[in-house]
Amino acid sequence: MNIVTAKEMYVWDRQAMEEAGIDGKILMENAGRAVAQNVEKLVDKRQRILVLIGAGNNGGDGFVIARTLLNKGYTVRAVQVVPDEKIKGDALAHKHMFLASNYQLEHLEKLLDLFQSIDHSDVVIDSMLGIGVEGRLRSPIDQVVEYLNQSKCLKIAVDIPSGVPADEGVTDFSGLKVDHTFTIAAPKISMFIEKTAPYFGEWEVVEIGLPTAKLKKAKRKLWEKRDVAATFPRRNAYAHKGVHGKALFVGGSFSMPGSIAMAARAGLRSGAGLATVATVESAWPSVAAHIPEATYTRVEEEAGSMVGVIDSGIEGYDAIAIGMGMGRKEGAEAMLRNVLEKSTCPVLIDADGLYHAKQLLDEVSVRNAPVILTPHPGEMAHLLGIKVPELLARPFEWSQRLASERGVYVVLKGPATIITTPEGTQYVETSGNAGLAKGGSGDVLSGILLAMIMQTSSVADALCNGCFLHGKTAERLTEDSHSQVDLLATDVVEGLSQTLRTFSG
Ligand SMILES: NC(=O)C1=CN([C@@H]2O[C@H](COP(=O)(O)OP(=O)(O)OC[C@H]3O[C@@H](n4cnc5c(N)ncnc54)[C@H](OP(=O)(O)O)[C@@H]3O)[C@@H](O)[C@H]2O)[C@@H](O)CC1
Ligand SMILES: Nc1ncnc2c1ncn2[C@@H]1O[C@H](COP(=O)(O)OP(=O)(O)O)[C@@H](O)[C@H]1O
Ligand SMILES: [K+]
Repeated sequence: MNIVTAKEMYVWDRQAMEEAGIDGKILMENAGRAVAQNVEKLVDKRQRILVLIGAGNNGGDGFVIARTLLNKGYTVRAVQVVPDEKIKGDALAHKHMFLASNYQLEHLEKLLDLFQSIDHSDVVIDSMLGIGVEGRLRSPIDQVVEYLNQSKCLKIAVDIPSGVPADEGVTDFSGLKVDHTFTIAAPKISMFIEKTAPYFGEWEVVEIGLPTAKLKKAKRKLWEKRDVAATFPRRNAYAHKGVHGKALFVGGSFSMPGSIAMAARAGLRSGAGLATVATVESAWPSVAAHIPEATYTRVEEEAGSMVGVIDSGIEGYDAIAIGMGMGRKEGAEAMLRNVLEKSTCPVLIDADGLYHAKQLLDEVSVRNAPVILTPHPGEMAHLLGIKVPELLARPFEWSQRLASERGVYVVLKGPATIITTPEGTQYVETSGNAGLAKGGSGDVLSGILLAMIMQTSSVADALCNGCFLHGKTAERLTEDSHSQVDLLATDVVEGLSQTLRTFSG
């Protein structure tokens, strides 16, 4: 499913009308009816519904919703919150249909009267402003939104809650916080941005009859279950351990042995055929205790942290993950440089490896085999030399910039993880929950991703499926046997088995 900007949505709208001959009034009728159908699932006929109608086409949808629900016997009051002369075009046509159906339209005259109407309603449908919002809310909508935000009624937004921008990068706004959003035709970018996401409540896409096959595809896509079903690696009955890949995990130190152990164990649990751990000798006993299935190779150390070359070299591996718990000694940077320059397989860089990668971005750029960077927002901001809030305001744009300038895959982790390819295609993966906001979750993800890369021909599919496997395992565990409070990264590693049983052959 495509994720769109407001501009891309308007292009689709034009394509539907100009290239497919679908009248705007039909699209509006479809949109309104689709939203009304969803409202019926949430609301019963005894509840009092208030539909608030604004100036643009979003308001037009509101006339259709109010008419449809009234036709079906719901208790609905429709209030136009802008002057009559503001209602134009398709919205005006639907206003005429509403009035010609013998339904009453109220007008906002005194704010206090509207506030009273809100108090006497169980449900408010927000059809005041959609993707056409510009700047901060103006009067009187700003006051209506402020009042609604402290009201206890059930709030449902049409397309997007009033005042909330559809795109990334807008941080100065005031918006309505709703319980449900029924968004038209495709999710909007702002649904995946930390600052705007909470305004939408639970959201769902409604289909409005756009000519899907004809529409210009967006470069952003939501990774869904059906994508997983189509691309998740299947195990061949005649396979032997070498077929599924030989992974090298480089990291760990005397005081931080856990991260590399978890990454390697997660890699094996996710289907890697063989795993070698390259770590400092002083960490071997603790790492090996957690993962006897791996083989070990020594890395030169100084006071328990890695500084030198990997004893047995870096030849013969199908993929390398480097950085987890490796420490920030200068010698570690040289080791990463060596891996980037000498190996010919995909290299995934995480954690401390990303700290060192900042100095090695030119080496990263010239590499022929894929490089995958898996930063959380702090690590990504450091790599880009910007502040975290700046990154979080435009995570899609920054990810795209880093991926295309350096020719790398970027996995920007968070509640909505953004995966960007060197060509600039972006995928959003939203599984998981706050149970993953714990030390070690990222290490586990690195192991899963590396295993997926070795078993899939498309790196992008591998990364999306790996994030899905990680997040779904956390979701399943916090539904079955754990809470989001107690869940540990090691629980996720052991939980992978059950998740994999449900969707891999
Ligand atoms: N895409 C599709 O296929 C389909 C899309 N559809 C629907 O159309 C919606 C987009 O419609 P749109 O373009 O008319 O914009 P929309 O948000 O209704 O309002 C813009 C008006 O709001 C006002 N205004 C702006 N900023 C403001 C502010 N800060 N504070 C206060 N007021 C402000 C401004 O009025 P002004 O007062 O400036 O004259 C302007 O005229 C979309 O979200 C979806 O619901 C469906 O009908 C089916 C097909
Ligand atoms: N609130 C959340 N909802 C969903 N996923 C989350 C949440 N918090 C963290 N995660 C996931 O957990 C992982 C944390 O990675 P990272 O920050 O690198 O952890 P660490 O460095 O502690 O190992 C990422 O995959 C991220 O997407
Ligand atoms: K709205």
